[in-house]
Amino acid sequence: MYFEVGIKKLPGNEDLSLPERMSEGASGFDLSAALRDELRLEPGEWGLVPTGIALEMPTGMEAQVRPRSGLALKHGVTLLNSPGTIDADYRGEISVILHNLGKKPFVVRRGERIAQLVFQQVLSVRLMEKEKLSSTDRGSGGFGHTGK
Ligand SMILES: O=c1ccn([C@H]2C[C@H](O)[C@@H](COP(=O)(O)OP(=O)(O)OP(=O)(O)O)O2)c(=O)[nH]1
Repeated sequence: MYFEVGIKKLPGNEDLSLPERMSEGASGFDLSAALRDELRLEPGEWGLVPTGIALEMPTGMEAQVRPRSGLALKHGVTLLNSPGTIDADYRGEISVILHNLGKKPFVVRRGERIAQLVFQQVLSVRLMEKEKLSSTDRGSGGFGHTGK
């Protein structure tokens, strides 16, 4: 079963390919950098990288921007706010905050695959304020409460 999601290449990005799944079973659609000039990220530095696309998702869906494991392993490059949340009603350009956690400068070039987009269902929730919450075995124990 497929959900339809509208996608628009933003002006000046006709040369870039649309986000693509690199295999039949891949969860993520790879996003390309739509930078005019290359962007150099020094160790520890982060920067906003545009992708040249905007989406039209149906209500009840979100997209997450997630890091690519190859960039993380080879270069220590990840997303600062991973996973970034793309709301169903957002019509602006999808951008990603690349973070260089590596020891060497990392240069991002136009067209380079820098992150991936994963679509998710979002539950409709109405928050109900209560005086007392139901009791459970765990209660308020957390953050390592059950041991190592
Ligand atoms: O990595 C990201 C994260 C967000 N966005 C876009 C889509 C999203 O729908 C919008 C707002 O994101 P978010 O809710 O995370 O940002 P905020 O800091 O809470 O800002 P806002 O007040 O605009 O919601 O920005 C991106 O393009 N990339």
